[in-house]
This record gives sequence, C-alpha cells and structure tokens, in this order.
Amino acid sequence: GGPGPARVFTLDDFEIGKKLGKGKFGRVYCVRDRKTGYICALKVMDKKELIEYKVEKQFRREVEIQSNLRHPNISRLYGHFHDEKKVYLLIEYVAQGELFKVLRRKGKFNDVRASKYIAQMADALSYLHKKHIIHRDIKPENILLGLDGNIKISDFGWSVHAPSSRRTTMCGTLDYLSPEMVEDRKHDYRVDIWSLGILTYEFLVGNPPFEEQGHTATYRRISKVDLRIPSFVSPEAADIIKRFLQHSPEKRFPLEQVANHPWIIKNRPYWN
Ligand SMILES: COc1ccc(C(=O)Nc2ccccc2)cc1NC(=O)CCSCc1cnc2[nH]ccc2c1
Repeated sequence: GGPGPARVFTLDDFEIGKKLGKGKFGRVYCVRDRKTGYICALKVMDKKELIEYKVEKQFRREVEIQSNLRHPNISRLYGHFHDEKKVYLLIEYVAQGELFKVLRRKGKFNDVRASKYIAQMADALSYLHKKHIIHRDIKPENILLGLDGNIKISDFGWSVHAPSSRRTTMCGTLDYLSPEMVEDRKHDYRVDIWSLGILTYEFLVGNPPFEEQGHTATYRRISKVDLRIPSFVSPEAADIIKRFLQHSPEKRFPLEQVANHPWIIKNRPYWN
C-alpha cells in the first residue's frame, strides 16, 4: 500500500538547505525532512502577495489538481501548509536542476538526447491532456533534469525568474506561443503540441525557430509558420518538427503517435 495519510507539516519539520531559485511569488529552498531524512524543494510564498496578485483561487485550484498528478516525467507536489504570514509548497526535489542551463551550456542536444526528452515530454503531456489539463507553458525553463537523466515538467508558471538568469530576449515566452494564442483566438490542448515542436527545434538547433528581436517580428513569423530548419538537422527530426508545427491545430501530430515516429524508433536503442 502507498504512504499513510498525508502528514500535517510545519516549518520546524525541516532543515533548510541552499536556495534553489527565486520566483515572482516566492523563493525555493532545498530542505530535508527531519523525520524521514527525505530531501524536497520548499517553495515559500507570502500570503499577502498571493492576495495582492489575486492568485489565491488559482493557487487552491492548482494545488488540488497537482496533488493528484502521478507521472514519472511530472514533478510531484507532495503537500502544502501555511503559518500566519506564509504559504509553503512541498515539491519534489529534482537533482540536476534546470534543463535550460544544460541546453545553454551544451549549445544544442544531439538526436539521441533530444529524442529521449521529447518522447518523455509527449508522454507527460498526453497524461495531462487525458486529465483535461493544458500545460500552456512548455519551455526549457519549466523542465527539470532528474538524477537518472530523465526529465520532469514542473510548474514554473507562477514564478517569473529574474530576467538575467533567463533568455536574452525579455519576451522569451512569446517564442513558444502557438498562432491561435498570439492571434488571441480560442485554443485547446493542441497548443501544447505546437510548443513541443518549438522545444524539439530549440533542443536540436539551440534557439527557438521564430526568435526575432521584436515582438511583432516574432509574431509575424509564428503566424506565417515561417520555419527554416538548418541542413544539419536530421531528416527524421525535421519531419517530426514539421508535423508538430502545423498552423492548423487539427493537423498537428497526435502525441500518442510520437513513440512510433522514425526519429524516436531510430534513437531509442541509444537512450541510457
Ligand atoms: C509541482 O511543482 C509546482 C507546483 C506548484 C507551483 C506553484 O508555484 N504554484 C502556484 C503558486 C502561486 C499561485 C498559483 C500557483 C510550483 C511548482 N514548481 C516549481 O515552481 C518548480 C520549481 S521548485 C522545484 C524544484 C525542484 N528541484 C530543483 N532542482 C533545482 C531547482 C529545483 C526546483
């Protein structure tokens, strides 16, 4: 059987370790549960900030949804507690940290590494879509790398990191928006398939496909799907990128078919 009833935590249950990150709504620390020795990430947020930014309802809804998610490539929300001034989120600690930093350090990933991550992302997104959850914010900054080399999507949606430690363009987020989102039309779960195409391209090339200096130029290239795939990208990878980056959501490659695409089949034997 699984773990017992959720414990009621207080801050005293933890030894506070190093700071892992700083978000808009709070700071994240690496902590150890004194009772079990378990290492977790603790996100600390001011109640008054959540009220000021009017995100309490969103917070409760997200915590409710996330507490029920169980997938190897989605980082766990173990629990939450509060005291007089603050709210605390107990989140799975993912040892190798932000995939964004690995990508920037390496410049770009080869087909073996990129195909492993994209297959895991497709599996995680398919799981979320079956639960009628659209992630809507797929980008390297929201992906963590576990000790075993597998990825974990985490919810940075509410933590806007200081610009310095993030992309050069202030509007990194625009790069991942689908045509229907930039054109403010109705959108559904297939925006995540579009973003997965942007992510595949960025993993293999080192920058997102429609990146431009200004918002308007990026917007125009997204709307036109002005996609230029460099010749060093393998034919199988170029094929799956084109299947993801279809202007019309109906034409986008279904996530369930990713595992059987030649790019995945060809590289799977080399995943460690
Ligand atoms: C399941 O995860 C989450 C669930 C909820 C929220 C959240 O903030 N919800 C919210 C807040 C306010 C209003 C509405 C909703 C955040 C996360 N997750 C993260 O923020 C990822 C970084 S913390 C984890 C973590 C682990 N392992 C690491 N290794 C290196 C860095 C690092 C960082």
